Amino acid sequence: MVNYKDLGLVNTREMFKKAIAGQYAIAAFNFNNMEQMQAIIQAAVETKSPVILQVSSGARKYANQTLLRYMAQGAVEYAKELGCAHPQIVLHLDHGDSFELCKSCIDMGFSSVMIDGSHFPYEENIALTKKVVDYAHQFDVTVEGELGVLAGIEDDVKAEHHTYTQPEEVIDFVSRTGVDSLAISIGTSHGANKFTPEQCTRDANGVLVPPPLRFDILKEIEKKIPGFPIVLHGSSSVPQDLVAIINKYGGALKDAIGIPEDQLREAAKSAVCKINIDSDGRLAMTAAVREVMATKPAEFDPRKYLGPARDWLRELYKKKLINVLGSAGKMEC
Ligand SMILES: O=C(CO)COP(=O)(O)O
Ligand SMILES: O=C[C@H](O)COP(=O)(O)O
Ligand SMILES: [Zn+2]
Ligand SMILES: [Zn+2]
Repeated sequence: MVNYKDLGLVNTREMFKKAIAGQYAIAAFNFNNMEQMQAIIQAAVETKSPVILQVSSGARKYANQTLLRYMAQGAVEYAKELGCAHPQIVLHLDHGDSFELCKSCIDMGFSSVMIDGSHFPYEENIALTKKVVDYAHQFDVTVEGELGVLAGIEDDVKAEHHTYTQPEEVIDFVSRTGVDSLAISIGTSHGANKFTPEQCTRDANGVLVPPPLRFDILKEIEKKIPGFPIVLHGSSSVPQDLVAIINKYGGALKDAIGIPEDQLREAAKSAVCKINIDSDGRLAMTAAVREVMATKPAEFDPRKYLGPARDWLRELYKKKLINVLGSAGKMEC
């Protein structure tokens, strides 16, 4: 049994309180390996942004949860080495799907967990979420719950139908479960193909414009639970320059469309205080690796392509922290 406080990590409570008051959002970036972790911490320290390191169950399978936890512990020391004496770093379980998984993460030093019961009937979602909250709060670990189902790939399952969060359910859900934050569904979705071209319109330059997020639902939710921390999953913007580089060097990404950054900027100013981004990082790393492979075919040292991948990732994350999330300068190092 390890408590996150002994690892120098923090939970999300104070972070979210400040983010809502300051009208910005905290980035939650997924990591599965050392280069991703380094890029996240470099971007966070260089912009002085508090940050959430997210581990999915897929990441646990890929990299081993013990290694990931030690990497997060190392991330705190790494941030200090990079010049931030008091880093604010959360280690968060992304899309936990069972009490056992959440407990296992809490017991090994995670400071925050998500229990995603949104795919279960409402009362089952409440019961499961409350069970996780009751356990987590004994150790001051914060819990994210979810109401509403996102479209796209989630938890290795392709959800054919999405359901927007129903504002009339949120007071009951939040009060009966005791969750610390709530993930909602207002039109975002996971992956790099969030909308089909048929769902989009075209602007004057012929660029596809996806349907806007349902800010009306967000406002209704905010009215019901004022000041309560809201989370947006599926918030990659799918930068078209990265998609073009990938496809130029042999990739085959078709109809890759994300959430426009101006909408995320608007969301960050509301009670949305955690924005999840994974796919954009995957695109940045893939673009860098493809470019190196294509332009330097004699290269066979992994550091020569994973290094640039890490650099591209850091630059992408810095831009997001500064220009989209608005969290730059909010970590008092
Ligand atoms: O929500 C996410 C992780 O939980 C990531 O969303 P993206 O696929 O849009 O990056
Ligand atoms: O929500 C999904 C995240 O992008 C994590 O993806 P993953 O389950 O493939 O690790
Ligand atoms: Zn879900
Ligand atoms: Zn998600």
